[in-house]
Amino acid sequence: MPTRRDAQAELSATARALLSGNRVVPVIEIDDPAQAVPLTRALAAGGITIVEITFRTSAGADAVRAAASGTDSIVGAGTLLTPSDVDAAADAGAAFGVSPGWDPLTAARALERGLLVIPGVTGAGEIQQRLAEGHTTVKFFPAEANGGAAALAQLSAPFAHTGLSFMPTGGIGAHNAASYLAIPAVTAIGGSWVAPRALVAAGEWAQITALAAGATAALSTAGA
Ligand SMILES: O=C[C@H](O)COP(=O)(O)O
Ligand SMILES: CC(=O)C(=O)O
Repeated sequence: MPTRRDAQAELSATARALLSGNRVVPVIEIDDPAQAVPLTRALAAGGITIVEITFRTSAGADAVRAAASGTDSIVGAGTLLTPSDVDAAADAGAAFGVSPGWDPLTAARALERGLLVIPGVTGAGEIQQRLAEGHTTVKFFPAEANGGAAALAQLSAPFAHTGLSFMPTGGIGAHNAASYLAIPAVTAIGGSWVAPRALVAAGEWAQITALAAGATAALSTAGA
């Protein structure tokens, strides 16, 4: 009989598939769900076809629903803090979820709903707990405040043989993206710099496309 760990490992395996070809994940704060489709299309026009729309605003779930049903991009839900956030994300059609940390109730609901939720970690103890639960991808958050790429390179080293991969976010931008992407265990990086809230609110789609294109170009320069 499959264990909870087996179920988590199976779910977590999808994280690599989602992130391997999409190494920059824009983290979105959105105020109007009607902006979700043009925003997601603006990112795609710049070469980014994945997006994490956070539940930090009340528009989050409706924005996920609109982008998931109205575009071909991979649409995830971020800032999932509770079981009801997991339900709202799954009901809205999110392809994945992200949490800044982790807690047993949210974890249990994610497994029940079959929604991959990437947990946040900052240290080795949390990583060992997530590995024991069957996770194979974790978020390193907040990345810069926890020592940045140098810290993540050291933190990830003892776990290299486990195959664990990391998605750092928090304080990442055009200036330091390459230093994270150079770490072997980093599968993708996340951040708001590609689609800052003010540009989203103003509907500055051309600027967002330009930022996405800049991030895409940086990936090819980095050989990522
Ligand atoms: O994962 C979410 C982070 O809060 C995004 O951080 P950032 O605004 O520093 O890119
Ligand atoms: C920080 C984070 O993990 C999130 O907002 O999803």
